[in-house]
Amino acid sequence: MSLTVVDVRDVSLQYHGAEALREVSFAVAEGDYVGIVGPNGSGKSTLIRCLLGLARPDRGAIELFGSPLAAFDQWHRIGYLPQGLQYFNPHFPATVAEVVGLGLLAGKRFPRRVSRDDRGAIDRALELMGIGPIRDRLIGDLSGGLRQRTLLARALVSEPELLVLDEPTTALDPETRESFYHILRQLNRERRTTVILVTHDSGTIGQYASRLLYLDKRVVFYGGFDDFCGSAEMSDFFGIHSQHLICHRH
Ligand SMILES: Nc1ncnc2c1ncn2[C@@H]1O[C@H](COP(=O)(O)OP(=O)(O)OP(=O)(O)O)[C@@H](O)[C@H]1O
Repeated sequence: MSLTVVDVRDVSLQYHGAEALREVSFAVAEGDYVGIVGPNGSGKSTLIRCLLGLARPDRGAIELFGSPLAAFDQWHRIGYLPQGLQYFNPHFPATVAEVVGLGLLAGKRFPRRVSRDDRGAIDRALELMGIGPIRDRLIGDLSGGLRQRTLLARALVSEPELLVLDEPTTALDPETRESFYHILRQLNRERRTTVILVTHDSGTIGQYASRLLYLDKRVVFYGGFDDFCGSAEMSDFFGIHSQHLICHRH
């Protein structure tokens, strides 16, 4: 039986009285690739932040790798790419390799320093994302696509078992986006990295994800893409015409 990597039970959260999440429950097993979709303001980022202990639900329980969130301390098992991080101050004085190395610090105790032994891991992550040749360039000098690859390499450098990505493709052109999804799929298939991906690419997510979570403050749908295709929830979300196109492409 697969390990349950994420278990969310009845999570609700309000911001100053405004409901952001209502009784959200779902579980993610090892090796799953879950796409989270939903309209603007439907609570996707809030849910991700709750999962990672960055926002505190008013009610409900969350477990990571079988451990209650409050007791979980193995953060090196998780790679996180937050939304909107690609906008760096152009004068930020860190190279691509240094930014990637920051991803190793979560698993360390004081003093949090990148050691000589960590260099190999950094080299592997740079190579995987195809950014070895620009390792000494300043992050602020790069295009949005290269920055995003750098940040993904940072999320991957500790070889996490769970990768959580919040709208990672916003800054990418279609070609870079395609290769980005390709890398994710490879990691998922070859290393069995569990992926949770928040995306507005709802039309294409079915090509990549094994499961789909459609959120609108509450869970509207959670299951395989094949079950989503043709469901009433899908017609509501996309309309009949787009639904036909998406399912056909899938
Ligand atoms: N820190 C906060 N304080 C107050 N309200 C917030 C905060 N963060 C989010 N919200 C509100 O909570 C709701 C859900 O926001 P959230 O960012 O989780 O949605 P989302 O589905 O990720 O949206 P988008 O697709 O636009 O990124 C929105 O109404 C938002 O304005």
